[in-house]
Amino acid sequence: MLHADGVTKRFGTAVALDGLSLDVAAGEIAGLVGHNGAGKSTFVDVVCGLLRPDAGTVRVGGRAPSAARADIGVAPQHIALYPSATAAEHLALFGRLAGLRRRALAAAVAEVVDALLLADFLDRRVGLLSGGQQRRVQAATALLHRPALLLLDEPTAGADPQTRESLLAALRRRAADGAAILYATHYLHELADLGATIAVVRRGRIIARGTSAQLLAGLPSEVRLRAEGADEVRVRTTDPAGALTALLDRAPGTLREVDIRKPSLDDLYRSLAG
Ligand SMILES: Nc1ncnc2c1ncn2[C@@H]1O[C@H](COP(=O)(O)OP(=O)(O)OP(=O)(O)O)[C@@H](O)[C@H]1O
Repeated sequence: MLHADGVTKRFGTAVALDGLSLDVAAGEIAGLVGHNGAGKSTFVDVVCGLLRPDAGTVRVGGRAPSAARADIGVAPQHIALYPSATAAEHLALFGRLAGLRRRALAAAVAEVVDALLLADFLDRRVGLLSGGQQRRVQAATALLHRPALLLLDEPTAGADPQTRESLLAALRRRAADGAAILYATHYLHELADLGATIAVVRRGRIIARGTSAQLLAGLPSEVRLRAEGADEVRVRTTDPAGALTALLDRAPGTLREVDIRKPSLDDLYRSLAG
């Protein structure tokens, strides 16, 4: 659904994207992770057509972003709503801009109001809503017209657990219905919750891409063992069973605690993104 090939974007002498290539299939949730300034937001802006790349190509369902606007839903990193309009007015406006009318518009609005728990503040001006409530409205405007490609740039920054859970659940449903989702975040546990594939960006390039299982394979686990009368032993190893057996053989006294910590997405991030 999304195909990006060799995308380069410079701001003056700063290179924000340096030949970034990435594919996201229909039905896939791809997590875009990387340090501050790695290029995630710039890439999202290029894919939705807000920025024009200096080199490389982006295709959304085979078309240039400018020709695929109706197929794209975007929730930018910074809140981009009209403070003096209500949440309901935003949904009506965004729905109409996407070509929805009457019953189709009402059904689409009802769905996102329900999915993102907007009912309690639908008629309040967005400028008076809390940051988390504004994020929910923004995500709703992205989801409303059931786009084939969803671009979400840190949509849960500062969100409470209920907001986060409702958004993640809505995204899982959309992916199950066939949407391709690009999800930029620093919250790696959300990507695990979403069953997302991972793309790690560093200095404007993808440096690792795959399922979390693929990317975690080969990273060491940590084996920890504590026996009576001895100091705790910690070993980092790609063969935790073998290491544990060897440690148990050598353990001097009664065993008190044994723990194997498998590698996490945080370990992956630390090993790659530094
Ligand atoms: N409009 C701009 N003008 C100049 N430089 C820019 C502009 N937008 C982004 N940059 C630079 O491009 C690089 C990539 O920024 P970008 O916002 O894409 O990173 P990011 O990965 O989204 O970071 P974060 O995690 O902090 O949101 C940074 O060095 C940033 O300073």
